[in-house]
Amino acid sequence: MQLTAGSRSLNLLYPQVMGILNVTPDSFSDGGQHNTIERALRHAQSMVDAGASLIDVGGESTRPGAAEVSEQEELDRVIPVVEALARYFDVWISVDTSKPAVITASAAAGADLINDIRSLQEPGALEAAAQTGLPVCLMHMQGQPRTMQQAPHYDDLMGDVFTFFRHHIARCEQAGIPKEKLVLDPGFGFGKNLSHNYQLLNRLSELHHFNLPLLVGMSRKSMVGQLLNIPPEQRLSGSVACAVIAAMKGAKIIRVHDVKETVEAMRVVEATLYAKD
Ligand SMILES: Nc1nc2[nH]c(SCC(=O)O)nc2c(=O)[nH]1
Repeated sequence: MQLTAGSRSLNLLYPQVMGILNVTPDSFSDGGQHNTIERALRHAQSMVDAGASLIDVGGESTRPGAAEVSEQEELDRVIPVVEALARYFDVWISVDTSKPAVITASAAAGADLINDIRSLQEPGALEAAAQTGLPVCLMHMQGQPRTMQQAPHYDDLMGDVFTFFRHHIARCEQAGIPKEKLVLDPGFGFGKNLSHNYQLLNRLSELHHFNLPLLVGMSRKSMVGQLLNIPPEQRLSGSVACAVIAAMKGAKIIRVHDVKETVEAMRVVEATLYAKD
């Protein structure tokens, strides 16, 4: 299994680590210290040196209650960083955005993957993504970031997730984005309570039904914090545990803050999954 973007391809036989590069002033775990290009590039360099195969550039904080970001503000934050990453690094560049203008400009600036937590539902986003020809990550979310965590409820959690993916895969195919360009993500923490998140992790393998690469993002999230009752900067062990469980269940792209530790854990997963007698 592999993902291609233009001439670049990502080998998905083994789990790949995606390093989070927040370029938002209020990102909860980086404390917004990466809001300049220099600091962003230094952070990206350290994640690439630690073994990240992808860097996910995000200019809009999607924490529940986070302020909206204007199109121009998001462009100003994201595009210079994408341009610099494309120029100085040989790493897959993913852009965490829902805005058509940012999708289009990111592709022109050298992005390789569109990572939209809203699954291209903003007006014009689907067409913009199809136009770029880039691979797209579709992520399940119930509701919108502002209100999604108020009282998430499911009669049938996995049924909801399956219906969501069936709908959005078909929607992308109809818009000219072929299924082999799609990545699926169950969206941990996006309209899910603690129990929902761990049911989703426990049943992750069921999503192989779609025969598409799975991307997961649990790093430093409340599913670790609420369980262990610790702040974001102390959630490394729990985050690595979540990454290992997901990778053992076949997740192929693991989106994390702590790249070095997760890359080392993925080496253990690979050794286990591909152990020869
Ligand atoms: N694909 C994907 N993109 C994401 N962007 C964020 S932002 C919130 C945070 O990092 O806590 N989470 C995710 C995730 O889980 N999957």
